[in-house]
Amino acid sequence: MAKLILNHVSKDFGTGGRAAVHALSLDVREGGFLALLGPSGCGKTTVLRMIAGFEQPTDGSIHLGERLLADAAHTLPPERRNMAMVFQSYALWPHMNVADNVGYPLKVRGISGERYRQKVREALSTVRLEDYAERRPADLSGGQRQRVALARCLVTSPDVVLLDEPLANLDRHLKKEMEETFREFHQRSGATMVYVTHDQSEAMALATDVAVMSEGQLLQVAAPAEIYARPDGRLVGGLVGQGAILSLAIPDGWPRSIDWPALKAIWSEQEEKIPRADILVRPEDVVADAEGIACRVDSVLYEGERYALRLSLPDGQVLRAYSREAVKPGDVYAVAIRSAWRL
Ligand SMILES: Nc1ncnc2c1ncn2[C@@H]1O[C@H](COP(=O)(O)OP(=O)(O)OP(=O)(O)O)[C@@H](O)[C@H]1O
Repeated sequence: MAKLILNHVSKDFGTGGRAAVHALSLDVREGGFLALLGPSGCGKTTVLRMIAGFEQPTDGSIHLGERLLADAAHTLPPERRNMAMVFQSYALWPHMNVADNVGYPLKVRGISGERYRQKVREALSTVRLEDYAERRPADLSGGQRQRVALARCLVTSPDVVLLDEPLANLDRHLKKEMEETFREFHQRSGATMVYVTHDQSEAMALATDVAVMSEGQLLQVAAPAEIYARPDGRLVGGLVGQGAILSLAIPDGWPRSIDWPALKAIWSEQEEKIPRADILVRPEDVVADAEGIACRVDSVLYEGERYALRLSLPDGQVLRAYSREAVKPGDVYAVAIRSAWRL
């Protein structure tokens, strides 16, 4: 196994307008789990298809360790890349049982006999489906089918596993269960994984690294906790996690991380001539404080374990907060902002 390297990769489908992917550079470390996150149409699937070999870059190059997989002049066909791809639709053969579905890629490679049976057993055990070997896909739940698809991609010991929104068709409960399966699958297989999703909570829960894309470009790559705490720019701040983005006059030279005493001072000295900056405030950092800024409650959503509040600051800007106590729209709710982040 080796590091997967994308070096200034672009893809222009020649349809006019901007390229689907533009000068994207990214390293996925060996054994890493990278989530490609971004809104619909930002180019995630195109990146994945270029890594797999289904699309050729129009510029830049893709390498696996020392090996060149593709550039604008050359491309190694998908079957010679030792990668496996899992799709949203599980693409299982309905007429084959689970074991035959899982073993199919081995048959294609001419592997048979005891070696074949052992590899199928191992792959089924990795996804905990040993007892389902004889079943047909139609007799399985959605989550079990997805696990068969995972076992099938694992059976050939791929260097890289590519996953294109594999949980998009599952309900919320099953999604959580499958997130656990994916994490375990990653740990047990040791494969390098690239996972495409537009669901930020999925990306944060699963990946060791999150890459955020917008309009064909890469905006930031970092570990989930890092990208949550220190997003770079308004787009990443808006895409990752919950929160409100405030526009405040911040004097030059202020640190990016702003605590409550500093924020209180900034709030009371909003001067016209100081340029404004975007400040991200997470709802968990907004706490009730009688000495704080008096906001008005706009709306309240009961979420079971807490209330999610939409608040208006005195200047009309919106803030989000959580409360354990019930409050009503129209109430005055004074808050302190424990910490904020300049985007
Ligand atoms: N084969 C193609 N021919 C022409 N344009 C394409 C082709 N494939 C993708 N595109 C365009 O490239 C852009 C990126 O598409 P892509 O499917 O990579 O986005 P995405 O982020 O995966 O979106 P989604 O989350 O909706 O799947 C889009 O504008 C899309 O219309």
